[in-house]
Amino acid sequence: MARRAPLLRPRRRAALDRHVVLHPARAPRRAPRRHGGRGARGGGGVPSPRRDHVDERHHAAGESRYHRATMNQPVTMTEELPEHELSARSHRLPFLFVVMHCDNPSLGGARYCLSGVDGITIGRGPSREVSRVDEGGARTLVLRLPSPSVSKAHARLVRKGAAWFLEDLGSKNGSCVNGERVSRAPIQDGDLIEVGSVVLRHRAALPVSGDEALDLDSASRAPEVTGYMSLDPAIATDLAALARVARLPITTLLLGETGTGKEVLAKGMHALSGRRGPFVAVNCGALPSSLLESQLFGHVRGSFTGAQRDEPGYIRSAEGGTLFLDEIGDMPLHAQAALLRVLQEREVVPVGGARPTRVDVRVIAATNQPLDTLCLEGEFRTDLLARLSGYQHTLPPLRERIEDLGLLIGDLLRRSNIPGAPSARLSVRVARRLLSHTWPLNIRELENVLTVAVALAEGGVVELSNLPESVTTAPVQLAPSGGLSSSPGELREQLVSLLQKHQGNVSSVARVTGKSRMQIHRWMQKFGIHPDDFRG
Ligand SMILES: Nc1ncnc2c1ncn2[C@@H]1O[C@H](COP(=O)(O)OP(=O)(O)OP(=O)(O)O)[C@@H](O)[C@H]1O
Repeated sequence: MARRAPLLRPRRRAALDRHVVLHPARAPRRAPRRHGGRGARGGGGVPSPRRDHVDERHHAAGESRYHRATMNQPVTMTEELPEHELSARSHRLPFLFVVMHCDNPSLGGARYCLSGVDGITIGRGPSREVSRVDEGGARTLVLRLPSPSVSKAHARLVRKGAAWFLEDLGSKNGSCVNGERVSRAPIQDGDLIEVGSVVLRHRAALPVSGDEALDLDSASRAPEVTGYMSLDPAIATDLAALARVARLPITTLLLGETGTGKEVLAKGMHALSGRRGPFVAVNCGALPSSLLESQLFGHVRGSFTGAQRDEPGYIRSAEGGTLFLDEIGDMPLHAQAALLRVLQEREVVPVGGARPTRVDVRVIAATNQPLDTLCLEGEFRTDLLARLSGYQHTLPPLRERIEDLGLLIGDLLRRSNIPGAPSARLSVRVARRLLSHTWPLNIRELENVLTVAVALAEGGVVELSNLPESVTTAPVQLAPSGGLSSSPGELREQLVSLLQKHQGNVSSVARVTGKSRMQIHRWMQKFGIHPDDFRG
């Protein structure tokens, strides 16, 4: 009897998003502070007694990392959690991402943790590197970027409480925030900052588990799972877990929209598994129904018209290796029953054969369909879903990991067959457009767009004219549906974007979304968003 694989679940991003709001139980009120001479904070909108404690919370997370004095405040959780879950995933930290070097996209990207950091100075250097220095009690992150478009002393980011401000230091090529040239400007969560032709992104509070390295440079770090890397801390944590699972003979189910990289990840898992046999990929949706069983399970000579010799079938072809069952949601019910037997018994009976053959195959299945809904509709076997779900991993859509765009572009250019692709350059306007596109077909769409654009640019700089209309004319959407998303990650992004647009006015956000103010407040609390962060 084959042993049943243990049912493991990864820490889900949605789950991380649920548990992150720590706030003082009794927040004493303090007078509103002024920033940049632009008026009192909190004026005109929802009063914000917790403002200064947001600052302390950010500090607190960072202090433990830097072994400095920690905030000594009582805290309550917004939701009850078991102790072990709290320690594993209960904090959010601010980050600065180097998203893209437009004059050398092959450099990929990097992320730097801003916890405990009071200021950032940005200037040109021989390579991308970061150091942290203490200057009179203030902790400064010194970021060097290898780009001729960046001046030696280009810009600095200064933290005032939880708010960040960008100041250009009289640079030659200037600094922009969300495409607009500025000399001094407040920075909000998700803002794109351009220093010369290097694009950075600020994220105010990303969930981290505590396991991952806080700074990460794609140029100096190998991916956890071969061929697939992310700078997003939560995704990176999930990938590290997947890398551990990859080494064990656990049946794995990969879920995600089309083009998110499920096959790339499956190949990466096979490479990590140490299994000597081949990686055999089968598109279950493309197998003709009449031949499906013989193609999967093999057949013996003469078992049907046209069966002129014994064939092992895909499952036995993967002996000692990995069988990747893509589009598993499209597998007909009768084949599902036979596959279930294979997974349970680890034996294959070829079509027309009498004796089962033992197989040693690690199965990874993938789908972009909601298998649980298919189960409810009777289209997919619940027992097969349970068998396949020894471990489940969900790949996020590209629009939810936009910080990774430069890393992916770098990877795709380095691997491209187009002459000159590894040294291709992008105009900053192209980078802005790529970063605001919603990528409905995910990395596959990015790969196609890039391949054509680089070919059209003929070794020069990729300009807007080299991008397809689908990218240059598509409206910039908050979510593909246009309304509020049901995905926690997307919903958070949408709320942040709306709060930015309405300068933290919760009533306005409630009005434009057709939701109650109470609901908007509930979501903000759940996602650790504070309206004050969006007021000028
Ligand atoms: N992490 C990555 N880095 C670079 N390229 C990637 C990455 N992930 C995917 N790609 C590229 O994107 C394309 C789509 O990837 P893949 O086929 O793995 O997606 P998928 O999720 O399996 O798609 P589908 O559901 O349509 O089968 C491929 O050409 C692949 O090379």
